[in-house]
Amino acid sequence: MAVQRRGHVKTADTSSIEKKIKRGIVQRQSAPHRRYSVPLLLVLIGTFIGILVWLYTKWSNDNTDALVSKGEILTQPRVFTVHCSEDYQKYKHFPGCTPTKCGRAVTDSVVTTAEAQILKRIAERALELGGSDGGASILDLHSGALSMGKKFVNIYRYFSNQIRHIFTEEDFELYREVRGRIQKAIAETFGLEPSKLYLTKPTFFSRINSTSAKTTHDEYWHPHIDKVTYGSFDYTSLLYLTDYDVDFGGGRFIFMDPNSNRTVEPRTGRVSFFSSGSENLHRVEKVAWGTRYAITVSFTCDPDYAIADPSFP
Ligand SMILES: O=C(O)CCC(=O)C(=O)O
Ligand SMILES: [Fe+2]
Repeated sequence: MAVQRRGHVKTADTSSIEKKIKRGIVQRQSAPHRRYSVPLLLVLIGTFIGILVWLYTKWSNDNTDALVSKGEILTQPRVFTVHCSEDYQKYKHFPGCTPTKCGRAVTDSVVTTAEAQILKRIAERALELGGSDGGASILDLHSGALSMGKKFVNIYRYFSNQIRHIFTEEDFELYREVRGRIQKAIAETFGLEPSKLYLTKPTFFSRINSTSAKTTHDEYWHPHIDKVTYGSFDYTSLLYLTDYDVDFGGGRFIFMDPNSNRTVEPRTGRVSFFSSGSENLHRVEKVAWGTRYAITVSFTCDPDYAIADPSFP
C-alpha cells in the first residue's frame, strides 16, 4: 500500500512535472513568435500608414512641380514658353505688343530685397488703417481703393488729412521705378517694344492671411484667367513682398497646366510675369498661416486702357 501510495504520489508528481516541462517547451517555442509579432505588426502598420500618406500626398499634390522654389535665387529670368491661346484674337491686335510669344518667367534680379521691404511697409501702413474682415485685403494706389471690413473705401478721401503721414513722395517714386523695371523685363523676355506696353488697372497690393472669407472679394484662391477676369490685361506681373514658408505657409502661386500644376514659391523681391491669356490659367493656394504680401502689376497693349502711375492726389 505504502509502495502503491508512494507510486501514486510519484505518478502525480511526474505528470505535473511533465506538464510543466511541456508548458515550458511550448512557452519556449512560442516566445520567439510572441517577441517578434508585436514589432512585426508595428512595422506592418507603419508601412501601411506610410503608403497611405504617400498616396495622399501624391493625390493632393496632383502632379505639382515647383517651377521656382523659394530656396533658389534667379539672377536671370527663368523663362518657360507656352503656346498662345486664341484669347488675344478676340481683341484688337497691337503689333510689337499683343502676345505672339506666350509664356511665363520668374526673376529675382529686377527688384532688390530692400526695395521689396520698403514696398511691403507701404502696404502694411495703409492696410492697418483698414483691411478686410476676411482673409484678403487690397490697396490700389491708383484708384485709392482700400479694403475696409466687407467693403472698400477711397484711402485718399477717407484719410485725406493724414495721407502725407501714410505715404511719402519717395514711396510713389519707388513704385514708379519698380514698375518701369518690370515693364522692361517683360518687354525683353517677350521681344516687345517697351514703349508699346502700358500700365493698366487694376494694379494693387494684396495682403492675404488665413482668416476665412467673409465676402466673395476674399476668395482669392479660385482658378482664373487674367485676360478673362480683367479684359484689358495682356501681361500680368507679380512682385512678392514676403517669403513662402517663412512669413506664411500655403499661398504658392500655381500655373494650372492640362496635366500638371507648376508652382512659384514667393520670395521677397521675386518677380513673376506671364502672358495673361488662358495659356496661363492659375490660382493662389490658400494661405494656411502667417501673412502674404504681393503686388499685382498689370500691363495692356491697348492705349485706351492705359493708366498713369499713381501719385499724390
Ligand atoms: O498674388 C498672386 O500670386 C496672384 C494674384 C493673381 O492671380 C491676380 O492678381 O490676378
Ligand atoms: Fe491672376
